[in-house]
Amino acid sequence: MAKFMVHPTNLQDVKLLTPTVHGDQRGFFSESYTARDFKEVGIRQDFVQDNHSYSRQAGVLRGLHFQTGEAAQTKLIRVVTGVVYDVLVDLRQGSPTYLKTEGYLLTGHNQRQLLVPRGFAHGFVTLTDEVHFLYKCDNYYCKQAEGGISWQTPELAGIWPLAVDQALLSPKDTQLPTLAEFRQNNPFVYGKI
Ligand SMILES: Cc1cn([C@H]2C[C@H](O)[C@@H](COP(=O)(O)OP(=O)(O)O[C@H]3O[C@H](C)C(=O)[C@H](O)[C@H]3O)O2)c(=O)[nH]c1=O
Repeated sequence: MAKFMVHPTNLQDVKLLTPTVHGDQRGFFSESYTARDFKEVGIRQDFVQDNHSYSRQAGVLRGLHFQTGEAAQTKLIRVVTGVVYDVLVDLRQGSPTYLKTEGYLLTGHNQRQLLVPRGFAHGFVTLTDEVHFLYKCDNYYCKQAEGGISWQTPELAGIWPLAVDQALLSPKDTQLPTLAEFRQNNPFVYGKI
């Protein structure tokens, strides 16, 4: 039995997949991660940190964030409860999808998992209350290497669901620069992402 359904994406190296879910009258069982099977679909990272964020209401918007330089992180994301719209920007100079963006609907029901490679800005907005958002990282948190761009950067105009008009952000995220401002202030860091 195929272990995954693999879905196409328009961003180089970004993977979107649905693991097999074994449903029965009690509910379901799913192997949400196995190194062996994920390697077979090209997800070969050794993950070293699991993260869990909880957002209590719809309209919570986190990001867009990334860690720079040697601290860059690959993230393997899934939503356990609730619905999010997850947005990526390819910041990897030289990538065929450099500066391209795409959004993905991840929900506790569709069980979809999203692999975000190093060098992408990542953010999401919750579309329901009570969202539990879990993700694996292949590098540790490094506050000093944190970077970010504003969810309202012009390159993301039109990508967010229309319902997102009253986003709830952390104070930090309200201060994030646009993509152009970030590139201007971090010419080298930007290139090395
Ligand atoms: C990311 C992180 C944060 N923290 C601490 C730092 C703060 O005291 C607190 C909340 O951090 P922050 O407001 O940055 O959390 P999010 O806004 O959910 O950040 C995440 O949101 C976007 C969507 C991402 O892709 C990143 O993984 C991450 O930046 O947790 C840690 O202790 N370890 C960590 O790995």
